[in-house]
Amino acid sequence: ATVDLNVGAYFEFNTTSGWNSAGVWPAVHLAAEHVNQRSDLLPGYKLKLHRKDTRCSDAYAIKALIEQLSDPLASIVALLGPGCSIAAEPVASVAHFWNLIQVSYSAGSPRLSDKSRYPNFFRINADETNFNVAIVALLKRFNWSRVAVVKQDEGIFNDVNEDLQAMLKKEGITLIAANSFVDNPDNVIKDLKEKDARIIISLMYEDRCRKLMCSAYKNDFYGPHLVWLLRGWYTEQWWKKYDPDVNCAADEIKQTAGDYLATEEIIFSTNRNAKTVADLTPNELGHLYEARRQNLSEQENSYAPYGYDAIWCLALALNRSIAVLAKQNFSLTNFSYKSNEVLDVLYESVYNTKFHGMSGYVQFNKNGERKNKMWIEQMQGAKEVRVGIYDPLLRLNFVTDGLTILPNKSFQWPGGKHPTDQLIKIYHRQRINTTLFIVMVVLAFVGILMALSFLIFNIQNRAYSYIKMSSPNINNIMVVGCIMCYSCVFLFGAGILLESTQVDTYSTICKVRLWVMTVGFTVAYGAMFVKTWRVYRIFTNTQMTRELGALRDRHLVGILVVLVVVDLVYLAVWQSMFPLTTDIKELPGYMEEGAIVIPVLWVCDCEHLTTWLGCLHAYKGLLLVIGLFLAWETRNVSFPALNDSKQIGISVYNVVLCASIAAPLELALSQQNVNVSFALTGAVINICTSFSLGLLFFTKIHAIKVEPFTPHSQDPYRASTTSSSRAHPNCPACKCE
Ligand SMILES: NCCCC(=O)O
Repeated sequence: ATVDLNVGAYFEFNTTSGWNSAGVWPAVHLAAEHVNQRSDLLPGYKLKLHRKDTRCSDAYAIKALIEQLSDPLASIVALLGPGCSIAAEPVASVAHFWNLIQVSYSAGSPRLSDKSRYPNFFRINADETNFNVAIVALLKRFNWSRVAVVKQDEGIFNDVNEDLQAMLKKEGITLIAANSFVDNPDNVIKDLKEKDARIIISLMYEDRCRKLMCSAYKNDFYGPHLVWLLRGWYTEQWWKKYDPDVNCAADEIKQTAGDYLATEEIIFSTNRNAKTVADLTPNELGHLYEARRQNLSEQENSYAPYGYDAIWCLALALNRSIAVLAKQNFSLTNFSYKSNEVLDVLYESVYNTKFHGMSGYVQFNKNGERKNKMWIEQMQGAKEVRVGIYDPLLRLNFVTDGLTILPNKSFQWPGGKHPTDQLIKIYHRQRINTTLFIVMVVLAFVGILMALSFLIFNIQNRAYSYIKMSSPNINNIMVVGCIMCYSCVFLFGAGILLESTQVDTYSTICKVRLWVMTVGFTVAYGAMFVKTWRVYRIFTNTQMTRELGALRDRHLVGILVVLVVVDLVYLAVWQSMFPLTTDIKELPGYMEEGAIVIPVLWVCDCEHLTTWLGCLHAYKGLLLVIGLFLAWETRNVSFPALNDSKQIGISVYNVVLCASIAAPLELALSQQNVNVSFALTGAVINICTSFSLGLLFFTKIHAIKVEPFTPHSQDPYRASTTSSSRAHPNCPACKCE
């Protein structure tokens, strides 16, 4: 006859939420059978399992324990399970009061490692914080430094979360959100969405995960840019399990979870053909488990090997205790809830038990648990694929980061690239279209060549009366001003043409451009202005005109110098106080291949730019208005001694027209589109300058061609005649110098 060694075996069968360990039962059943078949083990004894369903509930677990403790017919010597932490914790916190050893096969709550609260608790599995190191290794592997955590508000996950947060902090990984929920994850999802979380670590049982994914689906929070890191111990195809509380189809949940990553302990030994303590290989045990599972009509559970080994652990420890107890004149039959002689021996025995089991080599650490390697899995297509292994020992020994990708396996991501932890911003510096730049600069260059030929023409033909009478020196100054304006076309485009342009170089271009354009405009327009003024002076016989006397070329040059000096002083004060620098402006972005492309514009800027530029424009505008007035007043003047006054007048209209169209358009467009802005600026400078120069000089070239030399007798100086209806006493003022 044999004595029954009654073991309280706790499982989670009828669970509505939490962990369901029903599939471990066939493995435990099988292990007890194998133990009892062995004549060299527990001689005179037989393991007898008393199965209880804790439903993954603390209340049901305590109820089960009380029922077993109060059964007078079957005194329990040890406890197996529960598998769910919610049930295991209350049992472990009181089991020691009845001198009971407890070995769990899957309860992962970190707090169960606390020997002061749970002194007799052992587990074949690792505590859940072990996944944290694997998760951190994954985050670092993918350069994810901005993550969110969502957890179920439950002791086990609160502890894991605390450990995880400390680890993230240590590794410099930013936690952008840490949310928990009891039943309804809608607010959590909204928060994640608001914070644009992309890498989300989920700490929860699978029923809550289905709810979370359903809520994410309903809130449109899914897509290839998101990566969820889930527990790997969920049941196979967990998204398919029907749940009346979840208002989503399985496909919707799966779609939302996307290509999720998962970490799972290596529960089934990878050394499948080595003999175990049961004298069978893990492979053979796997087949036997499968047959028993089907026989008992239970669902599959990946923790089955831990269940199998948990029974062997208890059996081997009880077996070892027999001899030790015998030395103290005790036997296992002396076990009692009230005295601890047997417990002390049994505790030591369990603690020192080592064997090759279905899950690999079983040996406890000081906390009475194991540290195992982990699978790194990824959802690829329709199934979870084991992509790599995480070995905490490799990391502890600083060999590698602990993460090894399996041969012929790889992570797979949409588009071939792993998602990023935040929206990637691609700054795209707006550059001028090269063809546009070349066209504009070539036109400006042609303009400069034209201006130089006019200059040469003017100098070479200075002896001709026709040229003499047009104030050639002032015209030459105007040509120089025009060349300066032409060169600004290059300066406007050069800084924005090349990608390689440095900020400092661009700032220098800004300054040079400001000086050249301002002075160039003053010189070119100023020359027209002073000539128009002289015509106005001559042909308006006012008291002031009479008092001031005649305006000779040197007076005009003097006025021009004053205008330029005013510019130079203004620019010098402005630039010494607030020098122009490069301002990098971001324009509204657009999405492209999952990234946001932000067009970036380089603009010349300084403090109070609007004020300084506004004053300069106001001053130039005033000159333009006066010029316009003078040109209009002298529109009917036609006098040989001032033979280009008409062309100068038209040029003034032309400059006024161009400036008043271009200036506001340029102001509006310069901060939006470099090509349009450059095209406008370049075209205005090229057209306006060429028109004025052409108008002035082509008439002269034509006149000299038609009438190369004006006889002295017909010299208008001497003739002092005018084709206009009026005669002017100031006419001598027209004398050329
Ligand atoms: N390792 C599965 C987790 C079950 C639990 O600890 O509740």
